[in-house]
Amino acid sequence: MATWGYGNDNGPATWVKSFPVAAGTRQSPIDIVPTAAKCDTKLTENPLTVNYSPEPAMELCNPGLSVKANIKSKSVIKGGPLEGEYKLEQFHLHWGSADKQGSEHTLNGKMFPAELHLVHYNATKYSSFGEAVDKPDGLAVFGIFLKISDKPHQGLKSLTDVLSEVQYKDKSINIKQEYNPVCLLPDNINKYWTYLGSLTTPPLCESVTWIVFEEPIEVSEDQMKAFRALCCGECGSAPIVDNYRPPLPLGNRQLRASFQ
Ligand SMILES: NS(=O)(=O)/N=C1/NCCS1
Ligand SMILES: [Zn+2]
Repeated sequence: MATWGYGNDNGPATWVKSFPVAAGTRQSPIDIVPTAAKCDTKLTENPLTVNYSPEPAMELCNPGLSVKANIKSKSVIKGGPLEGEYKLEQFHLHWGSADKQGSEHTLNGKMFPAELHLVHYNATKYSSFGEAVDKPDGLAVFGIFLKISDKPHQGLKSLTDVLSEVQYKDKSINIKQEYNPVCLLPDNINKYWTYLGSLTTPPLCESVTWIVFEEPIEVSEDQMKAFRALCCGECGSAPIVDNYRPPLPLGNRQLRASFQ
């Protein structure tokens, strides 16, 4: 079975062959049109709460189509659109070959150079990510847009400074310094859009409550170049770039906003 990817022969348009849910009614990402979002005060009555903990030796790996950090500590979120407590499992990114593209969600049709995903599972109802991954209320993913600035993002710098050590597929290292993923969040986490969607990579399970923050985090061009130097395979293989799925129709779904 050909493995899925982002090329012409195995990219997003081909995924439906092996993963029919790709043609489902709650797929992600979507184009976020703020004027079409319904401001829902219930989201602010029960504010989104983040309780992340430091990771003593966070594992950073190159699974071949992104770069991923696996979380072991108890880092949890609740509130906002969520019922129960969701536990951080991992985070990873999607990025472009150039600054004009790279994000999965778009904002009024505009792509950002990259998008950071912090993936949580419903630890109140399920005992593991694997059990939660295909349940309609199983997952909650933070989507954070990255934009270019002349200063590097300090929180991401601990990672971008060592990406060369996970340049090739299946390489992994431990970030020695204690690392608290809270450093990756934008300053204002009270302004977000939320909707019911899916994983944006196979198996594309329709199990994600998406929370996409309005405020991007700012990274430097050098940090973007570090992501673009990661390789899909061993030495000499193609760079990991344009690992994003284009937006799918919102359909009958309601996009809600936590702000006016
Ligand atoms: N990009 S994403 O976060 O929606 N997709 C995932 N697939 C497996 C774990 S997270
Ligand atoms: Zn993702």
